[in-house]
Order: sequence, then structure tokens, then C-alpha cells
Amino acid sequence: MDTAGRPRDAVVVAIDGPSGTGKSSTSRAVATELGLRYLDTGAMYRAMTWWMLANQIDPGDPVAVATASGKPVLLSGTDPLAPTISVDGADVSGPIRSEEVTAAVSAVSAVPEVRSRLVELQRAAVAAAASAGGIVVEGRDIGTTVVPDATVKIYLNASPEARAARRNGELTGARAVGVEATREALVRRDAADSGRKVSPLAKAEDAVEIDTTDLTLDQVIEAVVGLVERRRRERNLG
Ligand SMILES: Nc1ncnc2c1ncn2[C@@H]1O[C@H](COP(=O)(O)OP(=O)(O)O)[C@@H](O)[C@H]1O
Ligand SMILES: Nc1ccn([C@@H]2O[C@H](COP(=O)(O)OP(=O)(O)O)[C@@H](O)[C@H]2O)c(=O)n1
Repeated sequence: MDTAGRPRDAVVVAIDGPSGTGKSSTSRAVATELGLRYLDTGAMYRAMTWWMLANQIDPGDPVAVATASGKPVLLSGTDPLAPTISVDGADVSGPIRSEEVTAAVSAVSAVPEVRSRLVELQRAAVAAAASAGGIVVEGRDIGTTVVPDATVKIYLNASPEARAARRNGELTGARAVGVEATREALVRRDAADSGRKVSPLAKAEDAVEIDTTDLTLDQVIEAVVGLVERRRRERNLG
């Protein structure tokens, strides 16, 4: 056991950064390659936001959001090949990606009661994965708040233009709003996530920053896997 009570060979990889830097793609691939579990904490904040909207709770009313935040039952499946998220037993993996949820999620995730509830669930998932070798956890505050003693901490970054181009490439049909509108929405969400009082988006002091603007996804995955393997070797020697 280590000082956090996890088996000594368990690995926790924390991957933080703003939208469109490659957190989800990188985290899933790294977890698959290294045989680890995978947790998308952004999906949990989105699921909480989806539930608020579905229950006519105004995301802009922090008191109403705080009061209701204990009600929905959230469950995250941590298989990197098929991650799942459900609320009150219903699969919400599609609806949590809607424009309505994306526009409201920063307000909901700034409410301290929402964060304390979800951080507790996230730490439970980390603890449960420890006996299965460990986990890759992605979000905004993993290295700073959720798992400050993570084995490896990564902060992914990229230019707003590259991030907007990537995100815009994913939108089709009526959802395709154009790169400029996508960039503006991303920058607005970054500002809200970085500016909130409770565990804002931030690079942990001991995180390794990777700028993915000019890297392929494979190069980013290789860099992260390399860092985890190096850390494992150092730990075995230490
Ligand atoms: N290094 C990269 N180069 C080009 N496209 C990338 C890169 N990393 C991720 N992508 C693409 O950008 C989009 C957003 O990636 P994603 O992993 O969802 O980012 P995040 O989780 O940080 O929002 C996806 O379509 C993904 O395939
Ligand atoms: N650990 C986390 C993860 C997400 N979030 C919030 O959840 C939102 C959605 O996260 P996400 O990872 O799904 O966002 P994308 O970058 O994938 O669009 C973020 O904009 C944050 O407001 C957070 O506050 N803390």
C-alpha cells in the first residue's frame, strides 16, 4: 500500500486541460494501452446539468442547483472501450452532448455543492479501480483537487484556433455553427471554468504540460504512455 492506501503498483493518471485539447481521446487510448480503467469527469458535470434542465431547474440559480444537487443518481462505467454514464438508471451519453447542456454546464459546475458531491463519486471510482491496476481520470481539477497524489499529472493545452477547428469538425448538420462561433463558445467556457471560485481549471504545479497544437493524437498518446512507464520504472527502483 502507498500513503493514499492504494496498492503499491496501482497507477492514477490525471489529465486536465481546456476543451478540445484531446483529453478524452488521449485518456481512453492511454487507459486501453496500459490496461487501466477510465473516468470522464466532464460527463458527470454534463449529466448533472442535463438532469437540472430536464427537471426545470434554472442552471443560473445557484441556490436551486445546490438544493437539488443531491437528487440525481449518477453512475459512470469505466471501461475505456465503452464508457457509459447514466442518471436514475437511464443512459444519457447522447443527450449530455447537446448544445443546451454545453451552454449551461459551466454555471452548474461552479456550484460548490455540485462539486463536492461529484468529487466524492470520482474519488470512489479511483479507489475502486486501484485493485484493477489503476485509472486514467480526465477533467479540469483532477491533478489539483480530485487526486492531488496522482502517479502522473498531465496538463494538455492547444491554441484556441486548433481546439475550435477540432471541435467544429465533430459537428454536423444543424449543429455545425462554424469555426468562429465554436471558438467564441470555447473561449467563453474556458473563462468561466478558469475564473470560478471552487477548484477552477488550472495546471497543478507538478503537472507536465503538453501543447497538442502541432502534435498528432498518436504523438500525444505516446508521450503520455512514455511518462507513465518512466514513472513506473522510477517507482520500482525507489
Ligand atoms: N492532437 C490532435 N490532433 C488533431 N485532432 C485531435 C488531436 N487530439 C484530439 N483530436 C480530435 O479533437 C477532437 C476533440 O478531442 P477530445 O479528445 O474530445 O478533446 P477534449 O476531451 O479535450 O475536449 C476529437 O475529434 C479528436 O479526435
Ligand atoms: N473535472 C471537471 C470536468 C468538467 N468540468 C465542467 O464540465 C464541463 C464539460 O466538461 P467536458 O470535459 O465534457 O468538456 P469538453 O471539453 O469535452 O467539451 C467543463 O466545461 C467544466 O465546466 C469541471 O468543472 N470539472
